[in-house]
Amino acid sequence: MIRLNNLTKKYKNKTAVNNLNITFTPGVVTGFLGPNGSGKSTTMKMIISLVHPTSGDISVDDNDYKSYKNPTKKIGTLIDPATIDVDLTAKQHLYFFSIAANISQKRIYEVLKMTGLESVKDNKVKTYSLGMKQRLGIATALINDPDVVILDEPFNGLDVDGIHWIRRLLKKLSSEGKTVIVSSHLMGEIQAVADRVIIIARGKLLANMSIDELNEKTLTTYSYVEAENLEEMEKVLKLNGGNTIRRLEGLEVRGLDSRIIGSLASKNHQILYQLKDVQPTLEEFFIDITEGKVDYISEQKEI
Ligand SMILES: Nc1ncnc2c1ncn2[C@@H]1O[C@H](COP(=O)(O)OP(=O)(O)OP(=O)(O)O)[C@@H](O)[C@H]1O
Repeated sequence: MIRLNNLTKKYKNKTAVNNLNITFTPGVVTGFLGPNGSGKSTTMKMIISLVHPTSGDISVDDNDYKSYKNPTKKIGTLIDPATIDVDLTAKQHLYFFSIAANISQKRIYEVLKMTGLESVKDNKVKTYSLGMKQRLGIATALINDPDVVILDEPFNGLDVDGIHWIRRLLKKLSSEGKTVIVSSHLMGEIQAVADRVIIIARGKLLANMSIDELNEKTLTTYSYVEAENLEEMEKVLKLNGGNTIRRLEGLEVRGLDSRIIGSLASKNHQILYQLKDVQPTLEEFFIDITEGKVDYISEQKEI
């Protein structure tokens, strides 16, 4: 379990991470979403003490990460595959890592197999595609069979097979009770694999919800209403159990069927300019949140 408590990171005048309070729980794949530059990597680097917080703190299973004698057994990370020495082969790279962390040589073959790199293990990393480098980064993250797995943009460079493979892998890791955190700037990649979704933008937490809540919000149709007297129409809708959000010239309405909205307008002598059903796309939802139009921070249940 990883807890971020009022976590903030400032670089001179730039606030990269702004007062984050998040808990990442075991047995759960948490998708960490945000546009480029939103603070995902900085947060992940703070979890493994590569970057020091300006204020706030992080606990890893109730301890400071730096206090662990065998840190890669606690957290395995893929943060930047570009840090791998490209003149080494995959086997050599994993060998040096295993010696440094006192890991059995048998495990090198296990992770090579797990990541589909067995047949290219003796080729130099510089001959690898981006997707193969990602696989090697993931092999490195998993070599010490850590309790927590943090993967920063692992889908980058992977083909369709690679994306399916990584989804299965993440599900397997969480089913083993590991805490799995996976970042992406693409909602679709995360929705297919995460149990929980956290969205940040400009360093701030904007959404923290289960995938079921996310699906409910994005898969449920809502009504869009424009009326001559929008204020009055909003009052009528709210009085009758509708949830409304102001949009452009109108209202987004949930909890009331558009036929009911039409009849409520008629009964209350309201003139409607528009009334339509809207099916939001996932990307629209993401953009709405990250542009700060709506907040969806829901209560995070402790497991
Ligand atoms: N070492 C640094 N010095 C100064 N500013 C930094 C540094 N590292 C990150 N930043 C800034 O902090 C903000 C957050 O960056 P971060 O890399 O954490 O975002 P991100 O969500 O991971 O984005 P990306 O997906 O593009 O990597 C950005 O504005 C970035 O320019």
